[in-house]
Amino acid sequence: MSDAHIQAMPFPILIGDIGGTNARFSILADEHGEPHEFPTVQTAEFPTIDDAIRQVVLDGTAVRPRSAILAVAGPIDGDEIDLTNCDWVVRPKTMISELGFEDVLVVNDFEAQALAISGLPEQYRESLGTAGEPHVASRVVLGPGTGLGVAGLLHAREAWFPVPGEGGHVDVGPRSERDFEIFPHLEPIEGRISAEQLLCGRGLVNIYRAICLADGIEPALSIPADVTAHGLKGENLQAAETLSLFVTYLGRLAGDMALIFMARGGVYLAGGISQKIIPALKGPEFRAGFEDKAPHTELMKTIPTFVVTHPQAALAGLASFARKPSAYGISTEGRRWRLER
Ligand SMILES: Nc1ncnc2c1ncn2[C@@H]1O[C@H](COP(=O)(O)OP(=O)(O)OP(=O)(O)O)[C@@H](O)[C@H]1O
Repeated sequence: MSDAHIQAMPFPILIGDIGGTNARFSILADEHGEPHEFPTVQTAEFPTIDDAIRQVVLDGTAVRPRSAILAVAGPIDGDEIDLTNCDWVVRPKTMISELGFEDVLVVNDFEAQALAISGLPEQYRESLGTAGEPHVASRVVLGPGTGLGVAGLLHAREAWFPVPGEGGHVDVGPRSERDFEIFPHLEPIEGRISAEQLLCGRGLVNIYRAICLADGIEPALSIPADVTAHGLKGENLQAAETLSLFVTYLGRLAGDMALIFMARGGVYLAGGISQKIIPALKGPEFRAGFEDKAPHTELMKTIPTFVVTHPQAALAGLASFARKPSAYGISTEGRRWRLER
């Protein structure tokens, strides 16, 4: 069976989004119903993912899931999958032998975010700018959170193909006069500044510190949420400029990714931070940074941009895939385990 015609997984399907801090689970009983969601839990509260599945899901329902689709932060290489920023190890073979699953698929967390933007209902997105509705065409999702995830979503052969890459680690450089004052105060890693050093929780603090150093001011804030809170209220000049530069840099990177993927279908901002700074993203800087791509400024003006406001976007994306795998080009090689009868 080729990947283009992935064999459907048997229902009920357990769906899981396993982050560094939080784990979210739901069960999809069949193709047409809505997923049954379980309370979000912290990964640190359970010694293993199998314990979490037992206690949070299996002990809480009489439904016995036959399949599992799990999105994890970390490389999927082999039968023991270590998670980034968390002690859990995903062992699909053990899940099959001890938890009763017949079929287990493990995907990348940003692949799940890419799946989510394939059909995000209007109530779960907030428009940035006036470029209009998303077209059925290739898209991009960027997620500033603990790190900076980036994925493309290609539209071809009437299907969606997620492309989870490491786009958060591309180089970024100064552009405006103010950037040239601030960038010398950022700490390079092995000689360079990558997008993730600016566009994540830690990145907010890095930008804030560099602004303070450039202006000869003692930095007073060290927590990302404090920087955005002070910046949004406009009561601290450096925090307000941090937010303004953060959305400018995010706009520039979003524009670069849109160019790479020719994302006429739109660019979507996910991750934990985007939803919390919507008022700043709605200001002029984000779209200005996004559109400022001569000689393609006119093209950029036609590409819509959104914040994903769905509280469980990754789970929703995995559910869309579980319902209709034929609508997606997902490679299952080395990532799918089945009960050997
Ligand atoms: N109000 C806020 N403003 C700016 N940054 C924030 C705010 N609240 C949290 N953060 C930062 O967002 C980051 C967490 O992002 P996010 O919620 O996306 O986590 P995550 O990487 O997806 O992990 P998980 O999937 O385990 O939840 C942390 O760096 C945190 O400091």
